[in-house]
Amino acid sequence: MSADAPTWPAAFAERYRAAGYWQGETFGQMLAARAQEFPDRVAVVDPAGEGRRWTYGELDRRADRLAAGFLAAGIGRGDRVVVQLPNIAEFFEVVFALFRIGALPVFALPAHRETEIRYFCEFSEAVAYVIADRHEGFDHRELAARVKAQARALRHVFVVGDPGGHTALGSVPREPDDRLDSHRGPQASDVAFLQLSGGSTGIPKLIPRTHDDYLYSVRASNEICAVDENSVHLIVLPAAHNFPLSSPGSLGALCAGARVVLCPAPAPDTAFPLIESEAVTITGLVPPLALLWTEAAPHTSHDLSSLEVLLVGGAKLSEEAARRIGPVLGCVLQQVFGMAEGLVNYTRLDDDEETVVTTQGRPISPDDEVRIVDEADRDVPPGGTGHLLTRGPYTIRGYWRAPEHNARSFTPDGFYRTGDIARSTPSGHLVVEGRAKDQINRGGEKIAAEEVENVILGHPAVHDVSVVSVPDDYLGERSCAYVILRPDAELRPAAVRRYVRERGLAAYKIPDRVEFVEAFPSTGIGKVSKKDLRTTAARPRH
Ligand SMILES: O=C(O)c1cccc(O)c1O
Repeated sequence: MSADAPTWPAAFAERYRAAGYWQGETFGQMLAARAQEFPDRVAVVDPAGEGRRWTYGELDRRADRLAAGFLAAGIGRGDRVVVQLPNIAEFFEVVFALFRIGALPVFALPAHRETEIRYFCEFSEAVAYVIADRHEGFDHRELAARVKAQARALRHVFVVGDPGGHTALGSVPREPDDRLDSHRGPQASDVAFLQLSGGSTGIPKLIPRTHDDYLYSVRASNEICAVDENSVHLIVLPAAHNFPLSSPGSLGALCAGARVVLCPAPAPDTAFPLIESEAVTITGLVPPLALLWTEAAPHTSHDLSSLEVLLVGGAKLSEEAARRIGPVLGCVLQQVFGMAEGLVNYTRLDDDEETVVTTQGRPISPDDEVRIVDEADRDVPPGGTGHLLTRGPYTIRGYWRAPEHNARSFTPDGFYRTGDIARSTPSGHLVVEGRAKDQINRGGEKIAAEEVENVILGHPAVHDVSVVSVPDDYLGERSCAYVILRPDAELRPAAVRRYVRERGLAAYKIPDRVEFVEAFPSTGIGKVSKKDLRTTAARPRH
C-alpha cells in the first residue's frame, strides 16, 4: 500500500491472513469467479433502466470491456475516479471496471453538490468523474463543467445518458482489448476504493479500503445475514453508501452469486411492487424508512411474503419501532451498526427478541477488538458506558492523506476512535448511547456540524454560528443553526438556508431550523457549550 494510506503492521496482516480473513482475492477476481460459476444467473436488475437484467457473464464482460476503454483513455492503476451515480446498473459496470484496472472509485452520493464534489475531485486529484445526466431534477452535467474548470487533475467527465458537452459513458470504446491482458492489475492488499467518512470535521475524510479487508467484511456479512446464491437483495439506499454496498449489500449479493435489484426510489409504492415481482428476500433501510414501510405494509395489495430479513441501521432505531417491524413486515429484523471506517455489528438471526430490539448487534469478526474507555483512554468497568474504540481485520488504520487528523482519530496502537458512546452487554452486543463527535445524524445521513458552520460563517452578516442536533420523531435528529449576527445586520432564517444551498452543499446539510441569538452558552472554560444549545433546541417552542 502507498504512503497515502496507513496500513496494518506486518504482525497483524500475518494474523489476518493466517486466520483466513484476507484471502488474497481482488473484487475483479471475485466477479470473474462468479461469472465462471454462474454465467447465466441474473446478477443485476435495473427497473429504472428499462428493466435491464444483466447476468453474471454479462456484467463481467461489460466490466472488462469498459476497463479496456478506461485504460485506452489513460486511466491507470492507482488513479482516482469520483463516481456519483444513482441506483442504476452502470454503477456496477463502472465500479468493477475500475477495480479491474486498479483505479480507485471515490464513492460520492447522488445528494452531493458542488462543494462536496469539488473537494473530492481536488483532494483526491481525480482524473475522471462519472455521473448520470440528470437525477431527481438536478443536472449533474452543469455541476461537472464547473468542477472540471477548477479541478486541475480532472481530465474526463463520463456521463450515463445525454453527455451534453462531456463524454458519453456509452461512447467509451468497448471492444475486447488486449491492453487489459498486459495490464498489471491490483493486488488484494492494495486500496480498492475511497469511501466517505460521515465526518465530524470541517473537511470530509476519505477512507482507504483494501480488496482484502473489504471482501472479508462482505463474505462474513453474508454468513451472518444468511445470504446465498438464492438471495435477492433490494438496494434501496444510495448504492455507493457503505451500508447498502457491503452490509452485506450489493457486493455481498454479487459475492454470493445472488441477485441485486436496484430500487429507483425508497418509497413503498416503488419498493413494494419490486419486492413482489422480484421475490426480494433481503433489504436494508435507515430507521425513518423502516418506519414508513411499517406504516404502509398493512395497507398494501402487494405480496411482501418473500422478504426474510430486514436490516436496519445508519441511525439509532427505537426499541418500540424495533418491536413492530418484524411482525408487521413478516420478516426477521437485524439491527446493524456500522461505519465506513470498518467495524460493523449485527444482531444475529438467532438472537432472542430482547437482544434484537435493545442492542445494535455484535461485531462481525472474532478478531474485532472493541474497547470502551473514559476520557483518559482507560477501560471502563465491564458494562460501563464510554467512548467506543476499535481495531480489527477490516477497520482502517488511518484516513487517506490525513496524517494530522489520523494522530487524533487513532490511538498510538492503532485503535480507531469511532466518536460513538456505547456500552457492551455480557454477550458482547453493543448498545449505542450517544455520540462524542460533533455530528448530526439526520435519519442516517451524517452531517459534520463544523462543515456547515464554516459555510455559514462565510455570510457577510454572520458573526458566529453553532450547528447542533434537535430531536425529531421521524428522522431521529434534525439540524438547527444558532446564528449571532453582526451588529446592525439583519437576516431571515430562509436567507441562511438559501445561502447554504447556493454555496453548493448537499440538501440534507441545509439547517432545518435557524435561530438568531445574542450569545452562545459557554462551558466552564469559555468554549461554546453545544450541550446547552442542544438542550435549548430540544425545548418545545412557544
Ligand atoms: O455508516 C453507517 O451508518 C453504516 C450503517 C450500517 C452499516 C454500515 O456498513 C454502515 O457504514
